[in-house]
Amino acid sequence: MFSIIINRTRPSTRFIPQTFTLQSTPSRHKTTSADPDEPNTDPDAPPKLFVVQPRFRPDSLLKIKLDEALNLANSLEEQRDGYYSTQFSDKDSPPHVVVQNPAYRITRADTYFGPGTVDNIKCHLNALDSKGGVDAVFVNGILTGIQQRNLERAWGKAVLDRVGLIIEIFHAHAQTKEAKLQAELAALMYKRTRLVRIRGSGGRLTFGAAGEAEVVSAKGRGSGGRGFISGAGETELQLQRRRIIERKNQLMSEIQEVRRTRALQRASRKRYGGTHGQHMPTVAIVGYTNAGKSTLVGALSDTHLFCDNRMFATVDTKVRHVILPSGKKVLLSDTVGFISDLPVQLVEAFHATLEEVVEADLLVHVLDSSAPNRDEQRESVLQVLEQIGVSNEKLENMIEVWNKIDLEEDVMTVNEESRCEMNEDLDGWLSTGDEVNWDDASASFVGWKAFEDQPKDVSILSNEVRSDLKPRHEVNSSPSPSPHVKTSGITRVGLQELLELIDDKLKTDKVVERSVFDRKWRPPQKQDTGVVVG
Ligand SMILES: Nc1nc2c(ncn2[C@@H]2O[C@H](COP(=O)(O)OP(=O)(O)OP(=O)(O)O)[C@@H](O)[C@H]2O)c(=O)[nH]1
Ligand SMILES: [Mg+2]
Repeated sequence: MFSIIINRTRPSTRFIPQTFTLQSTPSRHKTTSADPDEPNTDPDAPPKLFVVQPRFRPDSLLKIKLDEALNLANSLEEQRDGYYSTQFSDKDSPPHVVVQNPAYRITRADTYFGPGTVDNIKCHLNALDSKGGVDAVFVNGILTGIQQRNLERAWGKAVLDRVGLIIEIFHAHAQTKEAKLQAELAALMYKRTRLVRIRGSGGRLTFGAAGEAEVVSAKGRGSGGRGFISGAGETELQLQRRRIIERKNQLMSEIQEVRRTRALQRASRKRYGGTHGQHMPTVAIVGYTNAGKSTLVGALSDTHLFCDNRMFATVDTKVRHVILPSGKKVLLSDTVGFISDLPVQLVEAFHATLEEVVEADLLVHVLDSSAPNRDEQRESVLQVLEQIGVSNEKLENMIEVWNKIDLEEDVMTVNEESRCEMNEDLDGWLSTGDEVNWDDASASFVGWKAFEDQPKDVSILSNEVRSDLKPRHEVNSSPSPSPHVKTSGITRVGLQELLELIDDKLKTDKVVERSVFDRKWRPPQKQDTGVVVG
């Protein structure tokens, strides 16, 4: 999708950013080596990213954000013949730098970061160039098209923001036709927001450093379907837009077909899989990426599902049969994981996949109990569930599972830790209604660069940063809900309990809404007004 491996011998399957064409990196490296300084000439090697992490406070939160960013950067890798070339655990941490967070100041419209930070990052990139260089810079924030283009120019590298990288990972990990179509659609919608006019050679307004007007497609240059010849008088911007719309329409109709087939399969699974004339209930396993959903579904159903420490290891839905303690047969559906700031383009494009969740009779929310930001992860998942249209009734009925219980050793959540740090550092100068005294604040946070020139007006801070600054009683106000059951997909602790709980939930009479496709599938019958599960 992006031109981060454009100079390689095999044609790239990635999007070409319209604003930047990557210069050849001298002496590429062979990537099977885990050494980041080793030369890499393999055209299929995963791209090497330099991670730029804006600073967060407290330090515990920064560590979480940085870990996630490094994990995301290492997760971008395409499978070859069904395998990744590198074991995730063998991968080194990508090169990275923590910089001032523009959200704590007024974000610059042109370059996102201030000029000092931009130069600082350029110095890091120059230093890395002497060791073989990197393919692209990953900024763990959300950039506008203009900011992305200006940063690419300043650093001489392709730039990916959080949304762009997550979309790239989905695209790289997609295995089925459905997932590939949806990932391409998401990338296309993202690309549409990045169309930026720049002055090319000869001073004319154009796209791309070389002035090329490319068709945007995950299948590579010039594969964007019909409409290659631009209409008379059509500007390059219009041409780009037209090609995107054409490809989008084509993808949408293919996805619509997939969606229809999926709905029919779902209906038939339910109708014919059950016992005593009842339909077979579906239980969707949802949760933050890497929470252990696939491992848990595999363990519950005694089948193998691909599990990996890479983020978004699963981007397709897999369904498995399970027999509950009561003897009832149910379908467990393992699906794509969520993340904070999940790109809206992905949520829209993956509508067909996410419909499995909306249509499920029961939801099981799997949380990584060892994650220090467990509460934040819970919130992110609930937000996405609401966004995709899961009913309140289903949310209330949802089972919350704390997984990876084998790893839980007095984990202090970030909320607890930040409370402690904030209580220590903010005591005395931050209370309800008080104005923040930034001079005192910076004095309290010795060595905290991001605090050196904070704005005096808290209202200009982003929501995320403002919530960081909540007075103590507000930070304490939302105690962590307790789980319904604690499990480990590895040691199999809690699995029986979880199955019993699912059994119980499905026994209670619930009217389950049927999909449009269900209604179309057969002539209307009396029971179509509502189906009793259990
Ligand atoms: N220690 C421990 N590790 C686990 C457990 N469950 C999963 N893991 C590990 O956590 C990593 C992620 O597991 P997955 O099952 O792929 O997680 P997922 O939620 O399906 O992730 P995505 O598909 O990327 O959303 C893998 O390396 C698993 O081996 C558990 O209960 N305990
Ligand atoms: Mg998975």
